[in-house]
Amino acid sequence: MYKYLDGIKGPQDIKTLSIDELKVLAYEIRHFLVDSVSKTGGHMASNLGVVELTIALHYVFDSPKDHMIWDVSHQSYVHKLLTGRKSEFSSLRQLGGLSGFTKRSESEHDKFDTGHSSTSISAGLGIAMARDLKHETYDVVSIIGDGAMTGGMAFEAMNHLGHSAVNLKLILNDNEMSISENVGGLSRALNRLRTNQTYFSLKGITKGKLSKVPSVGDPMVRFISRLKGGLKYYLVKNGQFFEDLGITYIGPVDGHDLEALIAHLKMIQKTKEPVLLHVLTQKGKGYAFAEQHPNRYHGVGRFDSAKVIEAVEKEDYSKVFGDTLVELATHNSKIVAISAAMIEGTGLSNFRRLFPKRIFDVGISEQHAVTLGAGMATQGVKPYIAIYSTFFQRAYDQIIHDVCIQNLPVVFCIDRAGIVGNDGETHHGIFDISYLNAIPNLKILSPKDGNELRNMLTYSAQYFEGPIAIRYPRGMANFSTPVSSEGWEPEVMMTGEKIAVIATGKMSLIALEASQRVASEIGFSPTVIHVPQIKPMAHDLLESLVAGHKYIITVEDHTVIGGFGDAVLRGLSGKINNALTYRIGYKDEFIEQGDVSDLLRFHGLDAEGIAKQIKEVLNG
Ligand SMILES: Cc1ncc(C[n+]2csc(CCOP(=O)(O)OP(=O)(O)O)c2C)c(N)n1
Ligand SMILES: CC(=O)[C@@H](O)[C@H](O)COP(=O)(O)O
Ligand SMILES: [Mg+2]
Repeated sequence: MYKYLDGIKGPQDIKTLSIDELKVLAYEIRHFLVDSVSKTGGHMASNLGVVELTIALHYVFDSPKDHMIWDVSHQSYVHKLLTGRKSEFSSLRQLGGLSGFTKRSESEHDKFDTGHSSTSISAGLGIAMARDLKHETYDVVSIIGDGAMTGGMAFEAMNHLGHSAVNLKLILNDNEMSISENVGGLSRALNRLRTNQTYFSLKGITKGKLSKVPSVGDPMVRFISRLKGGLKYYLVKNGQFFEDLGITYIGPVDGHDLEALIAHLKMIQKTKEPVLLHVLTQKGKGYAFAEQHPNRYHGVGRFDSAKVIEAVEKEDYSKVFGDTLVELATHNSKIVAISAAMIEGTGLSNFRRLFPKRIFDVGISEQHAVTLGAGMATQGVKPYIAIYSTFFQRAYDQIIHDVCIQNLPVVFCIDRAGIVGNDGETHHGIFDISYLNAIPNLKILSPKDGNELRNMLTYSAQYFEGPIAIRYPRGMANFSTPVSSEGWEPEVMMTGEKIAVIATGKMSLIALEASQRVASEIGFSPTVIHVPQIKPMAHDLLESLVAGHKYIITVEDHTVIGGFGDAVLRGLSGKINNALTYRIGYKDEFIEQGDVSDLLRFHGLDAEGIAKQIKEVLNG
C-alpha cells in the first residue's frame, strides 16, 4: 500500500500535491519499481534515475495535450506509473502485457514508439513542426539520455532544430552512463559542464533565483534573456556547443532536486525557441546495488532485490564470440574489435580488459562503426564489428556502400539474430537474412550451436576474399553436437524419406528434435538438413540431398519474407520435381514481446509446433 502512488490515476493527480508530498511519492515509486521489476525483469537503473525528473515533467507540463517523447524509452516506467498503468506492471514485458517501451497503442500519453536510440529529437521536431503547420498550441518535450545523444540522428536533428528555430524543448538526462560508461568527445564536453568550478561557485545563486521564477514576466527570466554578459554570458559559455547550433542551453540542474527541476521546467515552458535543459541524474538512484553497479542493473531478468546481482558470465553465444575473439587476437595482432556502445552485451568485456588498445567503443553509432571498420580494412587491419541484428539495420547503406562494394574483409558479428524475447518488436533480429541476402560479395554464416560459431570465427580470421556476416542468437549456446563441415556445406543431421526439413542457425537443432519426436511418435523419419552457409548457398548439393523427397519444409527464426526459406527454394526452383514446399518462420508481421520459449511456442517454432506441422504435411 502506497499513500500517494496508489491514488495516482493520471498526471492531474500529482499537480495538487505539495513538494514534500511529491518527495514521498518519489520514494514510493522507487520502492514500487524495485519490487515490481525484480519480479518481471526490465530496465531498472535508468528508471530509478529519472523518478524526480518524470514527476517534475508531469507536474509542469500537461500530458496528453503536451507531448513527451522518451528516447529509447527504456526509462519510461515512471511515466507509465504516472499515467495510470500501475496495475499492469505485473505483466511488464510479458506476452500480451505492458510494454517495456512507449507505445502509442498502449496509452494516449505515449506519443511515439521507441526502442532504438537517438530518435527523440527528430520525432519531437516532426511533431512540433506539424503542430505549427496546423496552428495548434501545445508543448513538445524530447527527453534524451547522454548515451542516446551520442547517436548520429541526435546530431542531425539538432542541426535542423537550431536552424528551424521551432519551439521544441530538449531535456538532456545526463547520468554519465550509456549501458556502461558513456564515451566520446560529447561525453567529455558534458563532463566539463558538470565539473566547471565557476559554475558551482555560482550554482547557489542561480538555483535560488530560478526556483522563484513564477511566470514569463518574472524579472529573472527577463534578466536571463536580456543579458549579454553576467549570468547569460556564463550560461552561454557553459553550453556553447548547443548555443552555436541555435539551441538555448540552460543548466546543469540537479535532477534529484524536485524544486529546482520544477523551477527550471517552468522557465523552459515559457520559451518559444529551441531550448535544452541539462539535467544531472544518477543512474540507479535510491537503490544501493544499482547505484554501485548501474550497468549490471541496466537490463535485468528476475532478481532477488535483497541481494546484489553477481557478475556471472553466462555460457551464451556472446561469450563464445568474446572468448573466441580473444583467442584469435592473441595470435593475430591485426585483429581489432568494434562495438557501438554494447561491449558487455556482445561479450567483449574480456577483450577490452586484455586488449584495451585494440577495441573501439564508438558510442551509439552503428553507421560509423561499420565505415570505421571499412577504413581499417583498407589498411590490412582485420575488424570484427559486433552489433545486435536489430541495431545493424541502422547501418544498411554503410554495409553496402562502404564494405561490400569494396569487397573489404570485414567480419560482421551479428548478435541477437532471431527473436530476443521481452524487448519485443523493436528489438527482434528477424530481418537480417532478408536485408543482407540481397548484397553481392557478402558471405552469410549461421551456426547451429556454440561449437560451430567458434569454428566460423576461426575460419573468418583466415578469410580475406571479402566481408563475412556471422549471425547468432540471444541465449545459451549448445555445445553437444560435433561440427562436421568446415567448408560450411549443408549437413545431413538425420537421414529419412519423403519430407526434407531444411533449417539454419539454432533452428537446426530444434528441427532435429522435432523430427526425432515425429519418428518416436509415429515411426516416420524425415530427412533433416542444416545449412550453415546461407550465402552463397550450396544449391547444387542441396538439390542432390533433397532429390526424391515429396515435401520440403524450411525452418528459420526469422521472417519468411525474403528469408532463409525463400533463399533455399529460389535456388531449388524447377529442380525438385514439383515437390510441395512450406516455410516455417514468422509471417509478414511484427512479433510481439514475451519470453523466447513462449514466443517460439506461440508461433509454432518450438519442437512441438514443428513436429505438428511435419505430421500435418505428411497427412496432407
Ligand atoms: C540504435 C541503438 N543502439 C543501441 C541500443 C542499446 N541501448 C539501449 S539503452 C542504451 C544506453 C542509453 O544511454 P542513455 O541514453 O544515456 O540512457 P541511460 O540508460 O543512461 O538512462 C543503449 C546503448 C539502442 N537501444 N539503440
Ligand atoms: C533498451 C535496449 O536497447 C537495451 O538495453 C536492450 O534491452 C539490451 O538487450 P539485451 O538484454 O539483449 O542485451
Ligand atoms: Mg545515460
